[in-house]
Amino acid sequence: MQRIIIIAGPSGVGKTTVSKYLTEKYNIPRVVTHTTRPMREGEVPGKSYYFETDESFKKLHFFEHVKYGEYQYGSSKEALDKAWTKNDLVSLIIETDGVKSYLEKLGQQVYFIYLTVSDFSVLKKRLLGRGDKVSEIDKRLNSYEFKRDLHLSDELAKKAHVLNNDNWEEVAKELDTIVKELED
Ligand SMILES: Nc1ncnc2c1ncn2[C@@H]1O[C@H](COP(=O)(O)OP(=O)(O)OP(=O)(O)O)[C@@H](O)[C@H]1O
Ligand SMILES: Nc1nc2c(ncn2[C@@H]2O[C@H](COP(=O)(O)O)[C@@H](O)[C@H]2O)c(=O)[nH]1
Repeated sequence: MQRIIIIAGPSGVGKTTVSKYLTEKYNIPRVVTHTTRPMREGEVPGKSYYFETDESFKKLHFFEHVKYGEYQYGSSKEALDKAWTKNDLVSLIIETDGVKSYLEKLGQQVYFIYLTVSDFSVLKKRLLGRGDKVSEIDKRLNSYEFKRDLHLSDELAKKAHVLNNDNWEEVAKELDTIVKELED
């Protein structure tokens, strides 16, 4: 069965780190999504995101799309199908409203991982350590979407596999178990 590991959680919690691990260790491709936000240092167009203008974003046909802070983000069924041509198991990083759309449309094909940390103050430190601009971090941490994604709604909590990413080595072990279960 074709399946999708959806990774959500607040900014800086480690979603991209998880997705990279799955790609590098298990050849699980990530579904590339579209955004109008500026590229960060180290990001690669077409790999990290498809970077769009407001005009080009409007012309795309999305499976789901959202506004997060001041920018637009969206994912397409075409990108999902493209990733599924590479592997029956793929990953996708989205915020929690997008998770609801995928759960409604793809049901049992979705394995939903929600990442969290015990102390939210580490998130700012991680974003600073990643090299994000301080002004961008402050905008992000004050956004409605960031605050919302610090916790799961009751509805999503029923569907989530919650991983605590205080310690990367422990998360990596949990991911190994999850992949084994999904690939069997
Ligand atoms: N367990 C961990 N301990 C310490 N640092 C970590 C851990 N996991 C990830 N990091 C680091 O934290 C930073 C943020 O991680 P990452 O980019 O994966 O977060 P994200 O959830 O994808 O954030 P965003 O939503 O803002 O893109 C990176 O520099 C990453 O290397
Ligand atoms: N619903 C969707 N959310 C998306 C998509 N692509 C990314 N995201 C989420 O947006 C925020 C901000 O991302 P960042 O790269 O600027 O830190 C984050 O929670 C992503 O998971 C998408 O296509 N749909």
